[in-house]
Amino acid sequence: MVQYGLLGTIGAVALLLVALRKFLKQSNDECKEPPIVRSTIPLIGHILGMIRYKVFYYQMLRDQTSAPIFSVPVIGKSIYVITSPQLVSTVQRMTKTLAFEPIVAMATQRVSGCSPQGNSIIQYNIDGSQGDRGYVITFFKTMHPALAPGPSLDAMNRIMIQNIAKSADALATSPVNRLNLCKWLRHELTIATTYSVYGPANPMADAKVEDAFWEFEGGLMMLLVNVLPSITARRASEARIAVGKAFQRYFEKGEHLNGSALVQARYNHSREYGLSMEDIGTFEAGGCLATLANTFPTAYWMLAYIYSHPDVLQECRNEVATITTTKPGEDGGRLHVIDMTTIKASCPVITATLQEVLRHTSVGSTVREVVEDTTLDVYALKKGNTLLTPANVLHTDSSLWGANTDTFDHRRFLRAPGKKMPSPTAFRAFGGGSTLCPGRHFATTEVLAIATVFIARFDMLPVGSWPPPDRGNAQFWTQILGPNLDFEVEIHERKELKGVKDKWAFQLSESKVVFAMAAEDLNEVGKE
Ligand code: HEM
Repeated sequence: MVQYGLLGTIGAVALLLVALRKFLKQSNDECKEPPIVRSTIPLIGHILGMIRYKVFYYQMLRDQTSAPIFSVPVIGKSIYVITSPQLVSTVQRMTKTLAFEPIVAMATQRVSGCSPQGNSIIQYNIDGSQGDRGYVITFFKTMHPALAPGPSLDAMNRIMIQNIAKSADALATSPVNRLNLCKWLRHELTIATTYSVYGPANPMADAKVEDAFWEFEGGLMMLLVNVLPSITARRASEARIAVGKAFQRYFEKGEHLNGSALVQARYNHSREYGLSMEDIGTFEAGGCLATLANTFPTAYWMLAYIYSHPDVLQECRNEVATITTTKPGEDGGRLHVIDMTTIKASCPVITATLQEVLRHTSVGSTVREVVEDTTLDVYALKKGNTLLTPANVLHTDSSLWGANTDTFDHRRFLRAPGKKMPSPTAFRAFGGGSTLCPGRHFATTEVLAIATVFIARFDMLPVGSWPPPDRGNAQFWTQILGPNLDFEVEIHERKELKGVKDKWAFQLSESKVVFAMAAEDLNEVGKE
């Protein structure tokens, strides 16, 4: 009996499996390629659109379709563009078939200009077919512990904040009141960030190395295009060599041992895979791009938005006043102390303003390669094509953000009882899923620190008027719209502080307070 019962069960299961296979096959057959958005100019129309409008071109195409994903044909290939947060979440789970590793390996080689041996180390096992070891596969994961809230991040934050405080003191006592805001921020944040990462022997403290780094960054497009880079990107290639050599000397002297847990993790990872010291040096020039390229533009836009809206400035000042402790100081003056930890926890208007700034100025895209024919929801994606999630496409969708999506509303992200908040996956400033930016806690602390120092201590007016964001300054490799590098401001210590012998101290008690900058952070908020 038992035997017959078992056979019956097996038969029923077999029939079910056949039916299921038939159903799945049918569902697959019903899958269609994402709808194609065509250009009015055949063949090269989309390429011209991308060159002219950069990432904003996808926004223009999005407005021609209501599909959650669409296809842009470009010379024998397709670029699939995601427009829906629901599909973003699915893509984030499909890390094997919609892969990041081949893209990183290609970009790392072109950006770093490493040796052929270095390149073969990077290329090893990028498809994961040899197991879960491979330079690219493990590289970003090694950095995560150093950048997660905890003692290593606190150590970096403290050095960064002390450097920002020094910059503010120098600004307050400077006889020059007119300055180029972008270049000032770029230099001061480069110094603050790199001391916190590299320690006392920071190679970027040498002005020649810092200048070379920004020269290299400015020529990145031609390095990525990679057509005769020694001719088409000569100055950027030379600058990269200079930065790489400075880092090589730094590592050869063992100076990283006095640096952060982050630089040590990066160095140990490269040694473990057998990279030469020369390649480690040149890789670090590339590593600085992630660390430096997006923070100063964010800080610029934050200050520009706050200072061009006097009502927002006043609201932010009121919040800073609530977290400032004042006590008697030297020479009859006062000492004002601000603990940066309290900004994330107790200044909702300032943090909401930062989120709105990031929403408006994000121009980055998450890029994936379709490594095998893949079904995404009801869409069939073909192997060899590229999948893009441009942040600006999601950040400007009125079905996600409301009719006032184009308006800068510094209170948009403020929570209030009964208020409907936007979907967290629609906010892509720091990416998401397996490539979520691990530097977001450091970067947000840094931007909030510089903004708070300004709000607390300085009045600032534009020379002329505040320049509007220029879409032409979006670069393919950065996440944040570049500011105008030639713009000047008049800056003074606040009238009420003038002539007073007050001093300011900025400190950080601990960074465990997680401020939700990505959907993934929501689980961490309020854990402690
Ligand atoms: C406001 C400043 C910053 C913004 C807007 C930003 C944004 C992003 C975004 C959108 C990604 C994901 C890219 C993708 O999906 O392909 C990313 C990745 C990354 N970011 Fe940031 N970032 C910032 C600052 C930083 C800082 C300061 C660091 C380091 C200290 C950093 C380290 C990284 C790294 C290592 C990755 C690669 C992660 C991976 O692929 O696993 N970022 N960032």
